[in-house]
Amino acid sequence: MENAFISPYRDDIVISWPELHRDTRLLCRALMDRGPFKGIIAIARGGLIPAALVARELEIRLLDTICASSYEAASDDGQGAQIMRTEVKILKGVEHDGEGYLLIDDLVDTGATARMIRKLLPKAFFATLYAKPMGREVVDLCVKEFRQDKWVYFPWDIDYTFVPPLKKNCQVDAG
Ligand SMILES: O=P(O)(O)OC[C@H]1O[C@H](OP(=O)(O)OP(=O)(O)O)[C@H](O)[C@@H]1O
Repeated sequence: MENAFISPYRDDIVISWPELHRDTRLLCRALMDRGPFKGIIAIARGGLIPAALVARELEIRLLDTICASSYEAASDDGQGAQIMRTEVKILKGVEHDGEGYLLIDDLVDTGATARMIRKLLPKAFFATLYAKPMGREVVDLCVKEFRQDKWVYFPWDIDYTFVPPLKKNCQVDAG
C-alpha cells in the first residue's frame, strides 16, 4: 500500500507528577485500614518518592530503605527473546523480618525484586503504586495494574521540551 501511515507510538504509559501524586494518595486511603505501621521501608530507588508521600499522608516518621540493584539478561521462551531481570542484588537490607512495617515500591514488574525482598521481610505489608501480572501476586496492594507489555515511564524518567509547530518544521525541511 502506498503512503501507508505507520504509527510511531509504542504501547507505553507516561505517568505525570500529578498522576503519581493522586495515585499515591489513593494508595494511602487503602492503607489507612491496614495500619498502624511502625515505619516505612522504601525500596530504593523507585520507592523513595512514593514512600515520602505515604509517610506524609499516614504521619509516619520512621523511614528506612532497602537498596536493590537488578541486572538484565536476555531469555528466550520460544516466542522470541525477552529482557528479564534475573539477578537482584541487595546492597543494603534491614535487620528484622518486617513485622509491623510497610514496604513501598513504585512498581512490581517481573516480580524479581519483590520476590527477593519478600524473602527478607516476610512479615511486612507490601504495597506498590503499580503492578504487572508477573509480579502482582507478590505484593499485598497496588493502585493500578498494567499489561505486562506496557512500559511505564515515571515522571523522573521524562522531560518536557519545546517542540516547534509541525508546519514550521516542514517549511524548514523544504528549504
Ligand atoms: O519486578 P521487577 O522486574 O524486579 O522490576 C521492578 C523494580 O524495577 C524498578 O527498579 P529498578 O531496578 O529500575 O531500579 P531503580 O528503582 O533504582 O531505578 C522498580 O522500582 C522496582 O524496584
